[in-house]
Amino acid sequence: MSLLTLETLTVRRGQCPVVDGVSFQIGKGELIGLIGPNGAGKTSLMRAALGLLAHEGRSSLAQMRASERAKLAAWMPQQREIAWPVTVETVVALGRMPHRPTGAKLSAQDQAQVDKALDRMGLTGFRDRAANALSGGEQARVLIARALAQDTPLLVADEPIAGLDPAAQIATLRVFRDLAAEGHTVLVSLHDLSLAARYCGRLLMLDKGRLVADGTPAEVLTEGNLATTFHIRARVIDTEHGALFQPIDVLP
Ligand SMILES: Nc1ncnc2c1ncn2[C@@H]1O[C@H](COP(=O)(O)OP(=O)(O)OP(=O)(O)O)[C@@H](O)[C@H]1O
Repeated sequence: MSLLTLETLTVRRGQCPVVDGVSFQIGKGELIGLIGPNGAGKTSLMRAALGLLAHEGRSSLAQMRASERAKLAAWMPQQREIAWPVTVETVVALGRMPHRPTGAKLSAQDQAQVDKALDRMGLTGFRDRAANALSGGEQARVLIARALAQDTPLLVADEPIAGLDPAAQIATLRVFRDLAAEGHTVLVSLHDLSLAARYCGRLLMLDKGRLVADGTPAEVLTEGNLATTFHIRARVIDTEHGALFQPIDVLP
């Protein structure tokens, strides 16, 4: 069953296509990394796929009513500053809004999902802290927890591990991998190609708005693709801990 189908999705900024005729399908239980250099169109692609940005072509999610879409897909945008002086638990509980009538109190099931999300992101001890008084990395984890609490079949996250320390980056990707093993699907944009190679079962590589590779990390992170798209010389080394990605040089 497809959770998201894109057919020749195109986003224009002025006359220029920043997402250019992208088609793919996403099924259940996948952890998919969306990779590409700065400006490749990753954010634009995700926002258009969710119906948050005007586009041509078709996205199965963009066609849905917002209230229905919120039960199917959670979105974690790149901007992650929490401005409101409310508790961490209150922010995470916002993830339950699509599941309950306006103004209704949290049900026991809602509370269980909030608790599980806090636990998964290592935030149980932060539950009563003011969210706006946390560090940038802590706020990012709170917003990931809010998306987890939404408990949707699909989670779309734009650079969720940017600004996290190495332990929190790995812990977050493990949470995403566990979600995929439980049958959820996670589409996540990443700049860390090493972590992308280790944790994602599938990578989508964007270059100047076009989908230039779609496959396993070994199929996508080839010398040729890395040179053409990222303009780097790099090696992917197989180790007992999984694939390690080592950039070596910038190509002229
Ligand atoms: N509001 C905007 N107006 C005009 N052009 C825009 C706008 N937002 C993005 N763009 C352009 O669209 C292109 C794709 O941007 P996008 O943010 O989707 O890339 P990205 O792959 O997510 O980049 P990064 O890795 O730097 O976050 C870029 O060339 C960018 O300059």
